[in-house]
Amino acid sequence: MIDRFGRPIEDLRITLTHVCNFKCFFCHMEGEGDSFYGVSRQGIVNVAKVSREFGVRTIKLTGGEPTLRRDLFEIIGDLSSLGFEVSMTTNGFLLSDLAGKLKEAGLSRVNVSLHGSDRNSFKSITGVDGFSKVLDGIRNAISVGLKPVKVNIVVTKRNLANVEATISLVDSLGVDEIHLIEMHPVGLGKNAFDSHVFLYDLESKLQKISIKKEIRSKHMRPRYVMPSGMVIEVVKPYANPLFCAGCNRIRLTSDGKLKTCLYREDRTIDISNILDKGDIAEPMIRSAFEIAIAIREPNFKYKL
Ligand SMILES: Nc1nc2c(ncn2[C@@H]2O[C@H](COP(=O)(O)OP(=O)(O)OP(=O)(O)O)[C@@H](O)[C@H]2O)c(=O)[nH]1
Ligand code: SF4
Ligand code: SF4
Repeated sequence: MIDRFGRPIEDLRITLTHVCNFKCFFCHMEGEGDSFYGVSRQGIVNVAKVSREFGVRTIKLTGGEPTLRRDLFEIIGDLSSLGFEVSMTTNGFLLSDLAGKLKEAGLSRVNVSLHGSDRNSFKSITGVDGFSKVLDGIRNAISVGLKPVKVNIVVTKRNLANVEATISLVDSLGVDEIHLIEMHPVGLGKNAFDSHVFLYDLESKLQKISIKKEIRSKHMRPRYVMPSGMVIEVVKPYANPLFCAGCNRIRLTSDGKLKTCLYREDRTIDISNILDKGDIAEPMIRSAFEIAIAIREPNFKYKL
C-alpha cells in the first residue's frame, strides 16, 4: 500500500531495546525517548503479521544493541517463520559468539558498525575497547554464511582522517558492503553540528575509483562498486529530499508506538496498550497502520 506521496511501506524497523554496551557520542537512539526494554515478543509478532497485509516484506531489528535482548533468538525465529527477510543492525561486540546461533534462528543478514581503523580510534568513538572483538564478530558473521554482511561507518570529524584506512581494512576482511553514513545531527542539542561532516568529498573520490555506480530504490542511495567487488553505499539521510522520497519504512519503537518517520514525534500512533491483547490486538493494529499510512509524509521535501 502506498502513502499520499506514492511511497510504499515495505520495511518494518523494530527497536528491540534501548540497552547498549557502547557509548557512541553520536548515538541517536532511533530518535526515540527513554523506554529501555522493547515491546513484548507477542506484541512484535502481532505487529509483524498485520504489517504483511500492508506490504511489509523485510524486517530490520535494531536498538540500542539488539543482541542484548534475551528473547532475540525466539523473536528472529517467529519473524522468519512468518516469511519475512530478517536483518539486524548491531555494534558487533557479541557477534563472535552469537553469529552461528543467529543464523540458525533465521537471521538472513547483518550490518555491523565499525567506526575506526584501529583500537584507539574505535575506542574514542564508542567508549569501549572492543576493536578486535568486533573484527572477530565480522569474520564470524561471514564464516557462518550471514549474507550480505555490511559494515556501517559513521563519518565524523573524529574519524575522517582514517575512513579510507577503515574501508581498506573492511575490504580485506571480505565484507560484501559498506555503508558510509553521514552523522544524524539528532539528539545532540546545540553541539549537533560540531562533529558533522558532509560526504561530498569522500563520495567524489569513490566515484573516481569505482568501476560502476548504481542507485538503490531504498532511499535512492548511491552505491559504488569497488574493483574488489565490494559495494560502498553512501547514506546521506539529513536534509535530503531524495532520501525521503525513497523511504519505504515504518518503525515500531521500544515503547510500543508506530512511528512514521525517524524525526517526527508528532507522527506516531501509540499502540502500546493493545499490542499483545489477544483478539483485539490485530484489528486495532490494523487501524493504526491505516492511520500511519494516511499521515506518513517525507520529512524533507522539495518545495516546487
Ligand atoms: N533518515 C533516516 N535515516 C535512516 C533510516 N534508516 C536508516 N537510516 C540511516 O541509515 C543508517 C544505516 O542503517 P542500517 O540499519 O545499518 O541499514 P538500513 O538503512 O536499514 O539498510 P539495509 O540493511 O542496507 O537494508 C542509519 O544509521 C541511519 O543513519 C530512515 O528511515 N531515515
Ligand atoms: S552501538 Fe549503536 S545503540 Fe549503542 S551507543 Fe553506539 S550508536 Fe548507540
Ligand atoms: S521520511 Fe523520515 S524516516 Fe523516512 S527517510 Fe526521511 S527522515 Fe528518514
